[in-house]
Amino acid sequence: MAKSLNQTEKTNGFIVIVEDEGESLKAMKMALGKKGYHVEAFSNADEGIRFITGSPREIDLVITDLRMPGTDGLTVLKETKEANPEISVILVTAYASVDSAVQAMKLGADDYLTKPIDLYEFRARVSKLMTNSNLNREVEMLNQRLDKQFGFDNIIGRSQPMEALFDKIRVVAGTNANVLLLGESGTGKELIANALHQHSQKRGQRFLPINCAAIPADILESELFGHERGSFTGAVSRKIGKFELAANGTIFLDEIGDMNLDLQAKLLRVLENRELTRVGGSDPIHIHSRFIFATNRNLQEEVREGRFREDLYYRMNVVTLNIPPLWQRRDDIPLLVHYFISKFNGEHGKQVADIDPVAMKRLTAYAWPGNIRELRNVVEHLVIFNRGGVISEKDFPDYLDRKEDVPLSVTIPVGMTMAQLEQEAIRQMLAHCGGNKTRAAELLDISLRTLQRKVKEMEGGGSDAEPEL
Ligand SMILES: Nc1ncnc2c1ncn2[C@@H]1O[C@H](COP(=O)(O)OP(=O)(O)OP(=O)(O)O)[C@@H](O)[C@H]1O
Repeated sequence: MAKSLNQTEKTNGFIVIVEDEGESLKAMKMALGKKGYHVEAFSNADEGIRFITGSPREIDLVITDLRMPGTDGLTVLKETKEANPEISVILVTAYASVDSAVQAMKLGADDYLTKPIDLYEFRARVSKLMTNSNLNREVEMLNQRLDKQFGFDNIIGRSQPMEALFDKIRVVAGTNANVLLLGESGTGKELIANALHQHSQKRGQRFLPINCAAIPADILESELFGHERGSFTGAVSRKIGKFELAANGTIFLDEIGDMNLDLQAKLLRVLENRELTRVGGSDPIHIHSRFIFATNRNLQEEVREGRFREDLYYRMNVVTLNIPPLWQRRDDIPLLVHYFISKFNGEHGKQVADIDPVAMKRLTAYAWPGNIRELRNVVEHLVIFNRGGVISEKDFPDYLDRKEDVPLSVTIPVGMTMAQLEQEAIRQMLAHCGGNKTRAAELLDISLRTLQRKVKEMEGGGSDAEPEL
């Protein structure tokens, strides 16, 4: 039967019980199952510990018997708190001994119960801890969202390409359509994915970003789909995958161009059927997630080269948003610089009041190959080391001068002609060299006169420069 853990987890919660006495284990499991909790039960402490430490972020509460043959309940408590101190733990003791109760509390147990268990009392104590746990989780999610600065207000940009992008985001956000974000590294793809989630019907549910390039290919599948115990060597316990965890929320698959072909086929099936099976499992699990994909690769080229599945590309490419690189929206640079000065003043307790015009001009002319991430880091540096309250050129980090080390990137929009491409290369190289034509010509490997002539043509002055020697 199809299951959706996220639904049960959202309303009631996820509880693990470790108890060697079969009858007692059965009674507790039934009592909690009836209340709609998702319960995993273990009669062996070592197996319980393996499960808990395998999925420490998903579990809300662990209930463990204190005395068990072999590994005891205090070890379960210790391992649980080490794996995730947020998990509440109830210790169940055979007799009310002050000593064991004191020891349990000292070790961080949140509550303890004595046998024989009064099921009414048991459910009441569990319910109290679960309410706290859900509250904590909500506060944590809220804080995470605030930290991550969701919302359009925090996507700074008033340039024409950004205004056009905002218009599209407004239209797309309210729908449940999957979205593909294309743009260079550091252009704000994750920020925009957050904003799309925050303005969608899924807000209030999980937003789960996953960087496909950061997770080794051989474990990415089980990270995304989860796995059943024993499905492969090392799968010592069941693991709930990210797709299942955000079954009702938004999944942001960053660097999708780095996913291998095998996994691409599996992802396509998820998108088509809206269901998945854990690795080594057979039960289909329905998911209702919205997918946002992002990449800085040219996916059409990846398809041509056979590295990316064409059918998956078309499936993802229904709504595509192109995020312009910073050099294409230089008008936004002063705005971003002021925004980051004020942000980092706050974060570092500084009082930088302004930046002088020469320094601003240089920041505006720079190529920013690392886009907004790079600009943000530079401004943070400038704010931290500033003394007089006004940023000037002398405060610049050295590497801003070592421009030759920094690769330039030219994006070629469809429809750009060869002549326009050449002009863009010249414009960028000049900006990169702070307007120094001799240096720019050197780096472009053309004569200074050719460069001068081309610049004049670009400025609309015709090619009346001196002939090239
Ligand atoms: N328009 C913007 N306004 C304010 N801050 C921005 C903007 N765009 C990006 N940033 C900031 O720049 C940094 C990089 O952005 P983000 O991580 O979203 O980029 P990305 O395109 O997802 O990068 P990558 O492809 O490397 O994952 C973040 O700190 C983000 O908050």
